[in-house]
Amino acid sequence: MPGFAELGLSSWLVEQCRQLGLKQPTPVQLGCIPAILEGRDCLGCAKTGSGKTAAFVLPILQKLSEDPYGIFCLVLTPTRELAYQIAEQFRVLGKPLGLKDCIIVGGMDMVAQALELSRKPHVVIATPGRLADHLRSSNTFSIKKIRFLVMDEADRLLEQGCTDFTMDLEVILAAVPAQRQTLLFSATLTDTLKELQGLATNQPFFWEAQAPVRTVEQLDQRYLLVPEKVKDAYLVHLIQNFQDEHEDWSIIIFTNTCKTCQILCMMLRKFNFPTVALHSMMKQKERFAALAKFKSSIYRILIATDVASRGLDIPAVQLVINHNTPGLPKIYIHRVGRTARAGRQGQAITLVTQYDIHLVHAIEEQIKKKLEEFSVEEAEVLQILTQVNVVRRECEIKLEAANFDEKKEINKRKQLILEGKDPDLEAKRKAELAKIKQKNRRFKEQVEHTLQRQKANRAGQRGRPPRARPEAHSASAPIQGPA
Ligand SMILES: Nc1ncnc2c1ncn2[C@@H]1O[C@H](COP(=O)(O)OP(=O)(O)OP(=O)(O)O)[C@@H](O)[C@H]1O
Repeated sequence: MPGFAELGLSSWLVEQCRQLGLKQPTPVQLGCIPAILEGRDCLGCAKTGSGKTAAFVLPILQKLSEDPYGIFCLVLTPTRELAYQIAEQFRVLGKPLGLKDCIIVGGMDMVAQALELSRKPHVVIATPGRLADHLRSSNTFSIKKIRFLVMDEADRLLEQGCTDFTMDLEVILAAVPAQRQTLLFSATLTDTLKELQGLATNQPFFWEAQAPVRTVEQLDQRYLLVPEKVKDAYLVHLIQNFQDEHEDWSIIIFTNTCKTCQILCMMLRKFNFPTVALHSMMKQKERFAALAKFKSSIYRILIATDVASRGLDIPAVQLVINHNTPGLPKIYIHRVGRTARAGRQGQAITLVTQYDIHLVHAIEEQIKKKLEEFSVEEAEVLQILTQVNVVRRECEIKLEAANFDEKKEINKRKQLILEGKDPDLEAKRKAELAKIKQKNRRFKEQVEHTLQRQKANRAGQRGRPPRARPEAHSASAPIQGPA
């Protein structure tokens, strides 16, 4: 099997890999590094924890060492924590170069960031919102001459989820040169391939790991069917058992909202589980501190929203619990990918209520694997049920007293003002966008319905004896396009 040197990397980089314990390239590195070194655009799709970051960091560092200048490379990523993690890989692998990097993410001081940008760092690692803000408001730096544009978790950057990056990406893409190398990576690229191909047009090289299952083999994937009302008792039971059975243990629990995340964190602490929360309602400094404490095993449980579902590389995590069944298989793939990374073993348990069974089927269909049932002693869960419910209610009351919902609304408005946007106008814009989306959806349904009717009509006509005089027009209703 070829080593890093055979991929065309310089000896100093091979030595850096060796020092970091990277002995052999992983398949995604084997596939992508030579193509990137050749100067081609690259779309890399490989399972979670398979070393995609080094697959782009290594060839970029090599090219940078041949022609060093700033700003040489721009990396875009959907979350702030991920930006710091990628920067660290650049720093560690690029140490002999004296690499200067700069992290541009929301929630941090904008003036200090502007100053750093003006000092021409070699690599800028950014979340789209904050970088676009800098581009809109400052002319003290330029990304017009970058050689590399990387979009990590590229499908997430392009999708219009709860954080919509579209407008910010437009600003950024207008500011980068057309002549550049574009590198797009994710464990779930394939769904957005068409949109992504438009970004990578320079002899694009598409690399996808061929595997019958889309999650890693070392991951034991289970589901636990629980009635909605007793979910938390099951959660406490699962954690207690895991703690009893393992000496060194580390768990990530995913929840669907910031509020549930906060309440569950308070609740688990009442049961003396060393828990920290990570969600977007926390101040950025608190987010970093929480992650640092979890990474250093001061806290054994990280309870998080999907802000932590992509990219985070914390090797010690042995168990992922989905407190809610993810609505999209893609989210499931990224969440459970926080364990069983780089060849290690791991387990994922998804709590499934009676309302979520169809979601599990969708997940199984996507990952091409059946989840197995996780069995628990129900009698043991029943013993703690009342206590758990009482504690949860206490935590809810405490959180309500702290005006969590109001704070959330105020935070949102503050954030918009900081971004130079008018909160009321933004609300209006969002409502209009939702209307357009709904109209488009209705239009699509109408088209599909009409096509189906036409198909049925044609099939019916084929079965009937020929008419004396064929109809001159279709019987279907005319389609009206969306406004
Ligand atoms: N060649 C290698 N040999 C051994 N370990 C490696 C190698 N390359 C990367 N790793 C390690 O594998 C782990 C996962 O890598 P990385 O975070 O890049 O995964 P990823 O594919 O980007 O995952 P995700 O899709 O979750 O973002 C890291 O701890 C990294 O140091």
